[in-house]
Amino acid sequence: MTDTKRGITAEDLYQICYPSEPQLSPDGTKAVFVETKMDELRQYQSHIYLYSLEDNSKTALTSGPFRDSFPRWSPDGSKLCFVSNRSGKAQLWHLDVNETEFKQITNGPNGISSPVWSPDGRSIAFAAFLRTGQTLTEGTEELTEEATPKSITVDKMKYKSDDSGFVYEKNKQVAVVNIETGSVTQLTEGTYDHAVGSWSPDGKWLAITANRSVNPDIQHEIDIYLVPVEGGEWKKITNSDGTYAMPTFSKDGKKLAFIGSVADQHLYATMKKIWVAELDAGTVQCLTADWDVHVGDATIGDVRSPGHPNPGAVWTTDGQGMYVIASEKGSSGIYLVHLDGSVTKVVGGERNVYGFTFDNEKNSLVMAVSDSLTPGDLFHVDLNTETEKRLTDVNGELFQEIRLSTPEEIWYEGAEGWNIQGWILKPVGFQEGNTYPAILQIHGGPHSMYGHTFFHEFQLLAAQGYVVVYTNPRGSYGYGERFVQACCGDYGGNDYKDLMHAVDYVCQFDYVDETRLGVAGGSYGGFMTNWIIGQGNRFKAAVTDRSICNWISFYGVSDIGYYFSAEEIQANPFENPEKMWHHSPLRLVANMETPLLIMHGERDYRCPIEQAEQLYMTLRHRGKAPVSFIRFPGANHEMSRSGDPEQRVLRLQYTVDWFNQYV
Ligand SMILES: CSCC[C@H](NC=O)C(=O)N[C@@H](C)C(=O)O
Repeated sequence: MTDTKRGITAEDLYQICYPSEPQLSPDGTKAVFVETKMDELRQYQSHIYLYSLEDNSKTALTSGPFRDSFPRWSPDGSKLCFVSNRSGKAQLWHLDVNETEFKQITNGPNGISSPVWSPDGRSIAFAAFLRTGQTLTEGTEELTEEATPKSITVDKMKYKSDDSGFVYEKNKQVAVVNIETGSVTQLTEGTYDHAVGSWSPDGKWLAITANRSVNPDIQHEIDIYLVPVEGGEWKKITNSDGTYAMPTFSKDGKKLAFIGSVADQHLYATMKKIWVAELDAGTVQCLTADWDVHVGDATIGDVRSPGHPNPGAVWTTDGQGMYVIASEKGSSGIYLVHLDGSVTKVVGGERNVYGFTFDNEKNSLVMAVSDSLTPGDLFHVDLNTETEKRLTDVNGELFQEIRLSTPEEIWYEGAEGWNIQGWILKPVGFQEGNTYPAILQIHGGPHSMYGHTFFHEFQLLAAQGYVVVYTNPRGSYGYGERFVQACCGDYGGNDYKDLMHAVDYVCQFDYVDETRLGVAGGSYGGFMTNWIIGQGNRFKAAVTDRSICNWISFYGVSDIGYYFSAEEIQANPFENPEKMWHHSPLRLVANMETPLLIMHGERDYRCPIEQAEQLYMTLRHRGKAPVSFIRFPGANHEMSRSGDPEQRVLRLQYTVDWFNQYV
């Protein structure tokens, strides 16, 4: 039979869409969710859809060239709120389920996010960025773009963020709006950032999170607070000993569950755990101290950015446990963690669960799921019959014409005999007896996890005739606390060896042409790509994206530089500059002879573009190997996942062209 399917192209990105943030109605008969896609102008749109589980129909509730998000049912299921930029900035909108008109509820100067309904359905809590002195009721005149100031005085260390740009004057505050009257009560203020958690069942308290330490520049702890909605004394629940998030009240209001980690040494290189506070007793206990698994979705793909709103810990109806997403060995699933610390897997499989929602009685759930061949779809699970049903196939039509490569899982021996997990994608159209060039792909973080999720870039390389190898070296999530911490202070040591052993492993296969190897990675993966080509000439070509080459300058220019390098490199420029330099690939430029494509976003505040500039200049000056430098104006660190669609496609095309030319 002739195969009429084709390999995926870079431009197929314009057609790929994905659902997120599923929300089941309290009675479990329908779900709303967000669907994100690109329009004819190659701009993102996201709309709210309603899926009826009674007649399996899917209806768009919103449309137009807007970004709609955060759909949330009122507690009785008769109303919906969502966040939309349809009036300019992201504001809260309200929709009565039996009507078609939406009503704008907030009119804050800089937009809002994260709405949470009060238990009586009369109010909604939300978060909003405000400059000092600004109020949430200033209205539309503030909606015009602020003029660029002639000068900016910087007087704190956390003054910029890759996500939000220059945050020198704005802080995230929590407020409550009455949906009938539109009156807004701001609950927090000051030069601290706050985030909304959940309402107490009696509607009197709001659980929020904030870093309200004396010096948030050097104290990174995030605490849980209870704020009385009608005013009064706050209650501090945690003890400024860690970073905690997403507090949720139990049904009886006596307990709070939240997710976080203690910050003795590690902010990044540690797994998140579940914590429970007994509010009357004033105790806080880690429920999952003995469960060596990361709570949260650590999977990294290239269709959407990580950090989509996720439900956190969802209490069971009997209050004896909670449901969470957790990540293990390349998969993320839904787990039930009981109050005694025991854990049951509720939804497993070789896939990436990136969102879930229950009905009120916890009889059923809807989850957002991706796997190696699917960018994302929604599934319904009936927990009583343990049956699962696919609700959407949002990319079905497109993928009908595309031949994808199915990854093969590998486990191989890394440095020190450690067992390392990875995957091999064979080229599309693979034929036994032929040999193929291979590309090693390295993920960023380094604390993230490759796994059973869709990766457009890998499929594109497979469609271009490459074997793609991607593995989880030490430092990755998914294999326990020791594993995730094992790269700290040793960047370019055993993490590098884990990756080189992967290359040795795949080169044993007859179909891999070991004289035609390429390497690519972004962020930490870009650091490692630079490091690898500084070790020798094993690879014919390399592509380094949003990379780091010099830890000494990274310390001062990255939004997280001064504390990220303290933890990850275990050094700083004034106490141990030799160690900072020792782990810097720039030190190895004299050894670099591999043709290198450098790509970087000009507005990347995580790994600023000066890193790419230093590498480019020194390599060009030395003149030993072809080097090309592509700058992406306006792009931040998330460009490859959620940046400008045309820049994302260009980035993929440059990558393929570079490998096609040099490997
Ligand atoms: C090594 S500097 C910061 C790197 C960054 N880590 C956290 O933000 C990173 O590697 N990010 C990954 C997730 C990426 O961009 O792919």
